[in-house]
Amino acid sequence: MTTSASINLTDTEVQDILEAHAVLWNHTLSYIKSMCLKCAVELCIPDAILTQGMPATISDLLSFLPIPETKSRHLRIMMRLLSSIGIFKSHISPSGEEAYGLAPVSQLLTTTFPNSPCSSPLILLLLDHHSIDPCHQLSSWFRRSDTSTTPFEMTHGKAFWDIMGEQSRFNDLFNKGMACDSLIVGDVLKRVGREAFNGIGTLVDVGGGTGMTAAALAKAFPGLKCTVFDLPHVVNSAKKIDGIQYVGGDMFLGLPSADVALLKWILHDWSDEDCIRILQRCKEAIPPKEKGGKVIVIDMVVGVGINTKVLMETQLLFDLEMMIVATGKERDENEWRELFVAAGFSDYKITSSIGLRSIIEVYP
Ligand SMILES: C[S@@+](CC[C@H](N)C(=O)[O-])C[C@H]1O[C@@H](n2cnc3c(N)ncnc32)[C@H](O)[C@@H]1O
Ligand SMILES: O=c1cc(-c2ccc(O)cc2)oc2c(O)c(O)ccc12
Repeated sequence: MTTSASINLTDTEVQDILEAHAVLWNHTLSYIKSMCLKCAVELCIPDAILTQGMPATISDLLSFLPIPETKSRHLRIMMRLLSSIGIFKSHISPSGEEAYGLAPVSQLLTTTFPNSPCSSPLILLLLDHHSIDPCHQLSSWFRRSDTSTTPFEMTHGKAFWDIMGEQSRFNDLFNKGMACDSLIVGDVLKRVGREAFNGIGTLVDVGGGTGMTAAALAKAFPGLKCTVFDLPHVVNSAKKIDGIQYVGGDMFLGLPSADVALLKWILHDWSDEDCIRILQRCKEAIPPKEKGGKVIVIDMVVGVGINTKVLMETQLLFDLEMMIVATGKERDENEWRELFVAAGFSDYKITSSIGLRSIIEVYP
């Protein structure tokens, strides 16, 4: 047997091994970053800092939060970690104490920061035990040949759409997560989606959830009449928004007619066969291209609009998240084109990108 003691390593090789060791530990323990982020959201630390109006020391935070004095050292350790990864900004207070302020990332976690929709519900969904538990099943899942059962289904016994129909807490968590994304995207669409959305008479938001995207679009594009179409349990439990029509049903069976069918964050949840069926139902619901008919898809186009390492890594992480919870996938432009052609559409245009996602106009 060879032991490390019997290998003659150079100083550089030893340094390389030690660095690799640290990198390995870093990756192994990285889940703690996500869990501390969840903890900070659950404890409402970003709101406490916002209320204080300036960077908060650990004693300031303890006076705002339901955390006993005995945990002050522990809170400092967590705040140091979260500041080191850019969630908070660390400062030195006038009295020489460490203090923590909001960074652009934690501004997104406050409930009242001006012009900044709160992303906390999406974080609580992504880090809920329903989402984390299936990650422990990944290697067992890889050993199975069937691809129709997701790690989520292996863990919970049902697909996540079915669990949501049965568990109102998880349904609520999911719908709130989606709604907060709609607020952010709705705001962005006002700016970058003008070309795609201007002049549309009627729009059906297929799988439109609780109607936040429809409401944001109706506000941004006056004259646009929106219908939200989603599963009956989603529509029935949605708080209705004035001016938005709600229809419950199954998008695989048929859709209400409109000039435009919107599919935001829908197709990446489904297999190619299912996507073709959904797109065919959309084609039946809209008029021909000459009369303004089109489908607008908002989803990732892998590789498009990606110009930083963080965006690239986040696209890959989302692809895995979709693999874990659903039977879908993120697609590149060729894969999108093949779907549109197979569903009988004649042309498409990728007009702009919204962070990780793009707007694709698809013409009958
Ligand atoms: C990932 S969410 C996207 C929600 C919304 N479009 C958004 O971007 O925030 C997918 C939506 O599709 C809906 N959905 C799933 N299966 C459906 C079906 N068979 N018919 C209609 N809607 C469905 C879900 O209830 C959910 O609201
Ligand atoms: O951002 C998400 C998150 C989910 C999700 C996460 C964890 C679960 O246990 C279930 C679902 O699902 C999403 C989704 O289906 C989608 O189309 C877009 C975003 C997300």
